[in-house]
Amino acid sequence: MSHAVITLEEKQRAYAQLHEVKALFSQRNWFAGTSGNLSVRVGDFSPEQFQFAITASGKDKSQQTPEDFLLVDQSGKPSEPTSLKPSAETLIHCEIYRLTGCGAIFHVHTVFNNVISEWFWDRKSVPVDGVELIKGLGNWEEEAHIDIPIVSNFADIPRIVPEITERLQHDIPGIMLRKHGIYAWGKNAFEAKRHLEAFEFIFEYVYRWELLNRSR
Ligand SMILES: CSC[C@@H](O)[C@@H](O)C(=O)COP(=O)(O)O
Ligand SMILES: [Zn+2]
Repeated sequence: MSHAVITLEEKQRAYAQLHEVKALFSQRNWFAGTSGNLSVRVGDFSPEQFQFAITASGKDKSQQTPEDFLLVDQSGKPSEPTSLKPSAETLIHCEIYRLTGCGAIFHVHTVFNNVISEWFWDRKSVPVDGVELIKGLGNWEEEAHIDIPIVSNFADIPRIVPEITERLQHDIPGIMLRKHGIYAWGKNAFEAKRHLEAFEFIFEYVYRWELLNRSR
């Protein structure tokens, strides 16, 4: 399948958005030890054909360089000549785009999301009740209850994908990987960032609340 043409302007816009989010998240220490990856979709979308800009694999994401991003297609292959290697987790981005048609996906490893994912692993989801920041996930119900899904983590990334296909919830813009991190998405970079920040607030809240209650 040939790739749809992405204009230089579209590509530069996507790279500029990734650059900005990457610099901001790195100030928050959200890219420890080269972890994390970010992507923004470009051009037209159908579940069978799309392209996105994604962070190159294994880079120190606290550094901003001219070689930070590349364009890939729906199968995760570079869609233009490049010496850069796409994120090792590109296939997870491909599957989330295919299932949701979203515009941006951000993935970070934090101590809070790692601890919480293990804490609730026996029920395979994190229950959250009535926390105001649930509204940051786009759910404006009074005293909303949500369950944030957690899937298995494997070193072999293609093994993770079927569980994402099975467990992704269309009303919850994120999914956790056990003792690994969170993937959050949105219709654009602004919304994906808001969702990720809301999730991380919720994880810290759940962590502190559980600790408080256990020590009583
Ligand atoms: C160095 S730990 C993190 C990696 O194993 C991976 O989980 C990750 O998030 C970053 O991989 P990358 O290939 O740079 O996108
Ligand atoms: Zn990761």
